[in-house]
Amino acid sequence: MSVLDDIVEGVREDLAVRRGAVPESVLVDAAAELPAALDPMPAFRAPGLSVIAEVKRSSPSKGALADIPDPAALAAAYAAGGADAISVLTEQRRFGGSLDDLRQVRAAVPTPLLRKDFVVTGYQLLEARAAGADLVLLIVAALDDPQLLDLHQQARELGLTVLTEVHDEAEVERALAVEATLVGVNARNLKTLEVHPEVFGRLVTRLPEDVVAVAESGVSGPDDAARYAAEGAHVVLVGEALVRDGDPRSAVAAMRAAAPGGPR
Ligand SMILES: O=P(O)(O)OC[C@@H](O)[C@@H](O)c1c[nH]c2ccccc12
Repeated sequence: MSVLDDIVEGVREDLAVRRGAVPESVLVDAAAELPAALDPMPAFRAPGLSVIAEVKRSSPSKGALADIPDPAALAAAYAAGGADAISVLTEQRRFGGSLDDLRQVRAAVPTPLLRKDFVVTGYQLLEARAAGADLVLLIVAALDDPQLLDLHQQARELGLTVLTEVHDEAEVERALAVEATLVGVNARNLKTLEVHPEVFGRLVTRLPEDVVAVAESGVSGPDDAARYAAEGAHVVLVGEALVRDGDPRSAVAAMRAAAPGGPR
């Protein structure tokens, strides 16, 4: 069993518990009372390199990264540094996150928020929207084509922007087949956990002009951000380097400033 299969199995178990506790109708009602989801795309398309800054306590590859006792305070620092969106990892077992982290961050910042998790059912999209998320991640490697299409449609109906994650050529084709407009190239292979920084440059050439390209994983500082921007990234998604930095506000600002001219 791959690491990804193993993670998804745990996610399904935890999901079954939440489903038992919170009926879908409660989430629908909660979502209906919120203001509409924010659209991050104009900021991502604007000149200059955008940053999605991630709240991430641990990971299957690196173990514990940072305690993050106050996710809202970290998110506020990211926002002050100019983050164009904030990613909150809500997966519990391997990444140490929760929907409660997402709710706390939502209460603290007006920035577009990404629920970063292993989404396999529409219930998780409703959870995301009800907790105040504006974007959701869909990982192509974790879904079959009907699921990918169905979840894209459900997310759009909720007003959520989908970040569609790919790691190879075949996954790019599958993402484009569902008309993905925001595509994340994860340098980390979720089946082996190895990082391959060259994958972004290889896959970005396959994305049409109007698709916004996000470089994910392994960005350790402004130099990596600048390299991805030169290869065509509109956005970099950064976790570890920011949660380990004692000054996350400046760290975000430095990454945004790494490529003032933006992509291509
Ligand atoms: O901490 P890093 O190397 O900056 O990586 C961030 C992000 O790309 C990574 O957390 C990630 C990318 N895709 C994912 C899917 C699930 C969980 C986590 C991820």
